[in-house]
Amino acid sequence: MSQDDKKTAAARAALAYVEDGMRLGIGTGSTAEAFVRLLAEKVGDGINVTGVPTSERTARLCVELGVPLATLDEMPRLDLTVDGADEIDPQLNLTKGGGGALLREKIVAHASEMLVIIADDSKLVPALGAFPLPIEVNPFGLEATRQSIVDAYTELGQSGEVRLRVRDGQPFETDGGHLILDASFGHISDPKALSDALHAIPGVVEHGMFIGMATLAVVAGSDGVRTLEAPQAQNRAS
Ligand SMILES: O=C[C@H](O)[C@H](O)[C@H](O)COP(=O)(O)O
Repeated sequence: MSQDDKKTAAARAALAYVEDGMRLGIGTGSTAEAFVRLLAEKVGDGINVTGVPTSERTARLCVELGVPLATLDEMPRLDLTVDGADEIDPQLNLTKGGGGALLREKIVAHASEMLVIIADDSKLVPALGAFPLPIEVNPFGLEATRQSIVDAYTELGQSGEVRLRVRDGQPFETDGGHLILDASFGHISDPKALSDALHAIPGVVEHGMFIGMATLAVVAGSDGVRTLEAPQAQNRAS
């Protein structure tokens, strides 16, 4: 089974959580796009849902495929968000932001009663950190913020590097007009401590660790689709 087939299998399995009348957060990335395509088929079959997209890219695909959309301001509480991830640890803590959408993804997930993550099994890891952590930052004082991030890791006993994300020779700009710093420091031993340290840096807008936010992960491998449950999911709207 190809990786794309696994993504589609996970996306298809997650459709089971979508019910008529739901207010849906809709994630970003290749796996989330597989979900949008399947969701659009259900909309075509008559299911009534309204989506809040987590990126301009996802919004464009939804519009193209006829998935009804609202803004988060119009619909500030959501029943369910379905999104992808770059890493999933055994507690269902996540690394997200490989596509640069982490801030809107986190805002939408936080407004959702349930967060269902869809992924192929290559995303399962024993601990977060092999994938560089995307950190969304304000452009002002970029170098000062970069150095503060290095200091935060150093104080936690980790060494590595922080690089500005570049696309087509230009700094990558998020939908919110921010920049992304990718932090490569290896396995994160204490995600909560790192999260607190990063949030204490004024230039950091948000980071891509989603700690205790996922309700379920629907993970596809060659042997089929598994549903993993979070020990306890927090930080969600009710
Ligand atoms: O910013 C992007 C998101 O966090 C994606 O959900 C994440 O990077 C996973 O993307 P993909 O499904 O393409 O691997």
